[in-house]
Amino acid sequence: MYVHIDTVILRHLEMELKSPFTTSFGTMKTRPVLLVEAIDENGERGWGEGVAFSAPWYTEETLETTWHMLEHFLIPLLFQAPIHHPDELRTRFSMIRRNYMAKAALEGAVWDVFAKRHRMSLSAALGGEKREVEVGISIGIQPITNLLKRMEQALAEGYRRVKIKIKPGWDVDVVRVVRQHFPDVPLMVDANSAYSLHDIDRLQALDDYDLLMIEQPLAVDDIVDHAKLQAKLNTPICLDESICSYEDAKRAIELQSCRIINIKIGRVGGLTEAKRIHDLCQQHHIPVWCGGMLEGGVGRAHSIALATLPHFSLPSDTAASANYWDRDFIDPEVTVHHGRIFVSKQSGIGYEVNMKEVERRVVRSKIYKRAKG
Ligand SMILES: O=C(O)CCC(=O)c1ccccc1C(=O)O
Ligand SMILES: [Mg+2]
Repeated sequence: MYVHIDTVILRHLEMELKSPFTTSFGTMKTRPVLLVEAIDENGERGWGEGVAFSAPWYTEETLETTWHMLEHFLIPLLFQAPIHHPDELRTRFSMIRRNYMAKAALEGAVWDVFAKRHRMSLSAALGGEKREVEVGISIGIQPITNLLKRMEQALAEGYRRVKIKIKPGWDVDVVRVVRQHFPDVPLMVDANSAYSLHDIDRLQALDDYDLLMIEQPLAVDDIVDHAKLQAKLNTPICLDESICSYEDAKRAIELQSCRIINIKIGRVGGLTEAKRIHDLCQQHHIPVWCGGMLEGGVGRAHSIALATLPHFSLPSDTAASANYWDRDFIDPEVTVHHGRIFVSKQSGIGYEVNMKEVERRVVRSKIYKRAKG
């Protein structure tokens, strides 16, 4: 069975976050979403989500660059020929350098079409086995009393572990207070590249607080420095921004730059590459977990499906829709029970896109059609 995509519709949505999210880089109040709808010649519809932000702080991509790459390069490449399996897109898109979030957005929509055509859930199409996935919560930088209240609330809602964001000057003291209040909570920190090797004393001081891991302490291209740092830390380093491909993961494992890898579909260019990194980490006994990008419902659904692969062994950063939005644009919304999300058995991503909720947030849209002849 072949999938030939005829039509792609891009929509830029502006989503208001329930509460601002602050990282070492800055504060976000709204989140742009690039929603990708792909329709094949049988009228089957699939959905993908671009996860780039409006500014290039996390990686070099932005919503505007992903739209540009999709319009001028990736959609034309997709229209060129039908596919037998979505894994083929990795090779087809490889002539375009990097631009991983743009590739992942379109590839994700094709995976959804493919799974629906085969009457399979996306999880099953990927080779996933789990029927539920464990989730944690990521809490942004905020005044300490708010942070403690937010943690209390998240733990009462059942989240399995808490991640707090750190930056120089907002690290050891905060972790100490958090540990005093929550001595036994599975806890980790994420620096989003805010440190350098000069800060090694501060980072070593975190070893006293029984953290599950320190996520991305150093710069995105500091794979060698991360290895030097890991050799001097007891706490495992988890890489996020540094890992954009299978090759990056291979190098990080070889150099012992980390002991854990956070996999995000958008950051690595799609589900196929995410699976390859998962398999590599499994072979090397490197634990993996599914990261989050404050996604809307479609991106969240893809992450949930990915996290059903067998080697995802730590809680994902895919909290409930209600953690982010007053109303997500999928039905049903994603809910968390006792720290778990039950995986939909319906075909494709397993959630319906609610067009009314989409339309009220659309700021721009464009239809692309394959030329036939
Ligand atoms: O709840 C989520 O989606 C994860 C939040 C998070 O930590 C994050 C959000 C936006 C960009 C980067 C990161 C990160 O994991 O570094
Ligand atoms: Mg991170």
